[in-house]
Amino acid sequence: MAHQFPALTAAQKKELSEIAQRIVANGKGILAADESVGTMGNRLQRINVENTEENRRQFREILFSVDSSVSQSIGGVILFHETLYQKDSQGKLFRDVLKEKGIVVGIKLDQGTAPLAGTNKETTIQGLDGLSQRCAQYKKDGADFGKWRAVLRIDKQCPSALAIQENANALARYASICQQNGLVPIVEPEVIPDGDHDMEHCQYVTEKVLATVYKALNDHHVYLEGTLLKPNMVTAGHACTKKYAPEQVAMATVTALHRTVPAAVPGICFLSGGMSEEDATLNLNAINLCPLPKPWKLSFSYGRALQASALAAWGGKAANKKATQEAFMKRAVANSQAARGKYASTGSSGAASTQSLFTANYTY
Ligand SMILES: O=P(O)(O)OC[C@@]1(O)O[C@H](CO)[C@@H](O)[C@@H]1O
Repeated sequence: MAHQFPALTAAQKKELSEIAQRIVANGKGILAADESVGTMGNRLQRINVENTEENRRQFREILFSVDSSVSQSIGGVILFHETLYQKDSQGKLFRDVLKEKGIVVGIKLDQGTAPLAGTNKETTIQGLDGLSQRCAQYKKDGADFGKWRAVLRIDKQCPSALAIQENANALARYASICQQNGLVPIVEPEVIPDGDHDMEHCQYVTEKVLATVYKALNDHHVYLEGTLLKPNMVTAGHACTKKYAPEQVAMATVTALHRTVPAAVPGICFLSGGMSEEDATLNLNAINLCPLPKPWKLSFSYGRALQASALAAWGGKAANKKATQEAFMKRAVANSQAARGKYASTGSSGAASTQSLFTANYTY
């Protein structure tokens, strides 16, 4: 049935679906370089580098100035507000450095969590006030997609029906506003890995969360072909004593997605959520080899799992630029292979790539 009050014109829909498809074409994924100033501070502290604007700029310049063949693996980069307006040492805006490589520029739009009173320390996400104006400005300034991360926790009476509903509604409202302004919304309802729950419980919760998110997106008239989903993989809690193989994670993850995510969604780009770089790649590869129907592109939107070895190789020293870029490129290529189910681990990964990147009670 045709809608009496269409939310988007045919031209707007075409633009949105083309942007979404470009980002995940041919095994490409997303580099999530949108760490807020505080989150970047935690990353820099680990390598004993001071959290100054210049140090953040320098690390990002090294990543973004990598050889342009990176665009065969990375289709989009998510930036934090500060980075969108920063320049490389030659005075070129980072957004132009990326665009010249054929990479789509994205922007983090949520403004952090706020407590939901009367719950077991659950949260909602802020940033809806003035969002339309911010989106319009970012579109003018070169962004073509946005990101909004909602956090759901598994614990006693968590996630509550209230937290699931409230976060789904905020995600849908954000997605609708993005699309009105020509930005493809990345919808990120993250069920975080804190806790000792098993994988089966994570699957149950992930299905409930995703089903609620897609009902809300439909209620808000969001055009699914012009969206991307950024979910957690279905894994056991970090403190669970039972360990699961990548094939088990893959089966649980694709089952949950198959039950809840419409086939109209062009791509699903997983977050890495504190997995080691190597685990994030192996799990993505197994997901793409999973023998269930997979009507969407299954790719990555990793922050930590694309940058941990690069950060370690850099150590704040300009002289380490080459090693930093090699480390980043290695993960980008590996994840792009995994997004096509073609990753074969050599078993010779460096120590940094097999180290867990989990931080308890991770705030962003
Ligand atoms: O879980 P990861 O792959 O490290 O990061 C996922 C992510 O959504 O969370 C981070 C904090 O907001 C963002 O930088 C990033 O986009």
